[in-house]
Amino acid sequence: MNSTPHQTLEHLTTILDSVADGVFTVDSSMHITWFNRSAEQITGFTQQEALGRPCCEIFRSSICFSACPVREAMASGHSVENREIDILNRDNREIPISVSASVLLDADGQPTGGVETFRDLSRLRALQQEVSDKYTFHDLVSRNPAMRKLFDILPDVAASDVTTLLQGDSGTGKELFARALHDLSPRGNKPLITVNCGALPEQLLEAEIFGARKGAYTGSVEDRPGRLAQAEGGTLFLDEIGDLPLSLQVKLLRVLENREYQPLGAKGARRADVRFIAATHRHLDKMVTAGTFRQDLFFRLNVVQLTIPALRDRPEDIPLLLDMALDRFNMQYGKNIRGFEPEVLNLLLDHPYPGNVRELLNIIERAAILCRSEQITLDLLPTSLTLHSTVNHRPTNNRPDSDQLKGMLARHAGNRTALARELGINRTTLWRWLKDCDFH
Ligand SMILES: Nc1ncnc2c1ncn2[C@@H]1O[C@H](COP(=O)(O)OP(=O)(O)OP(=O)(O)O)[C@@H](O)[C@H]1O
Repeated sequence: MNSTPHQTLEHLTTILDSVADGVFTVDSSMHITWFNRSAEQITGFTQQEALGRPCCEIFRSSICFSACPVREAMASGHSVENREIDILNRDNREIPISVSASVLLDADGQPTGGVETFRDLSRLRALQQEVSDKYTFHDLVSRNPAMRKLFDILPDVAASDVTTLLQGDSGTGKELFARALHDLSPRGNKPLITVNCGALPEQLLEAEIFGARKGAYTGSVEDRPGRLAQAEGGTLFLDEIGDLPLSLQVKLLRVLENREYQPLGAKGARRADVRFIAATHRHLDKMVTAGTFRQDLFFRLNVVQLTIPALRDRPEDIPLLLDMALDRFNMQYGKNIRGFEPEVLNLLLDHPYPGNVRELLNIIERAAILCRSEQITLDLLPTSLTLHSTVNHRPTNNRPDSDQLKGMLARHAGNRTALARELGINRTTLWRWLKDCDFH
């Protein structure tokens, strides 16, 4: 028996009312003609209130008049998918939603209006926020145990005013650590001044750090305050301390020991009330043995040493950093990139990042600038990455199941490097496999 149009409509209403997504339709003048139960729940407006009203009065989103997805779908004839926007609900509360929109056609293929489906992202956003708050410490993102230990001791180290040496490969975040140490210290409201000890020739570097009287060296036409003077009351961050020439190492030692220094060409000594933080990617102890770094200075600097692990040793941070990078560059470049193609994500998760976090950020920044869709695709990655990737090509059907993996790990007494070697995969891939079976 054929159903009547009335029965069909009732059937359709029942179906649409049972879906978790909000669904509404509009006619060609953007007035609401259909509004399902989830749409009522998400927006707070009842169907009665919504029907017949212009949809911008019910949705009140930031893009209603500039980039309405329904209008866009009606104008182009193409669907708009998963665009993330904020709407104001009936109580004027901002609700993040993901919307998709399509054009509605009549039997002759003529547009008669549009349909929009939308999903409430509040819970997802709250969870994301929770995760990001949990793993963020003064702009530093990490879930790696060694890094978390550093975050734990940072407030005490900061409070102590003690000279601190930050050791770690280039791009691991030494400067961010220095900033966190300064901000958390009692000197936090005074200046944090940075000197890059590898950036200048010896004499200029001396003037840069200690200052110089007019005429102290060729081209110095007026008195010049050094970075030490600028940092008075605050913190001096000596970046790339391993590059400091031996002659300046003596001068720096004097400041560290007596809090006194002499600007270039000046007669008397000046006093410095400054906290020192130094950073290097070099192994200063080896330089001491080689005679290129003074042992006494090394001891003075090394009162507290914080060693920041390379990114390849904390693969669990890569997904967090990728998320952070997307948020940062979406905001910076006004983009709406939601994620990565699966192949791209695999590549990014498996890349060894010799340039550490800086390299990761550079890769994502470049891709974000070039990206014209909502996903980062393979063509947006630098070819050096796609050509020389260490992505593991082990067929997935050779992948052990969760119990096998746990058994193998136990056999290696928890040594992941040894297990990765046995499996012929790199540590990042192993980390992902273990994560897939909830084994961290
Ligand atoms: N854990 C982290 N969380 C978030 N951002 C990070 C983290 N580590 C580093 N970054 C970012 O990576 C970039 C490089 O970090 P930073 O300049 O602090 O590294 P560095 O170790 O001082 O490098 P270099 O030795 O080359 O001076 C910066 O943009 C920084 O904000």
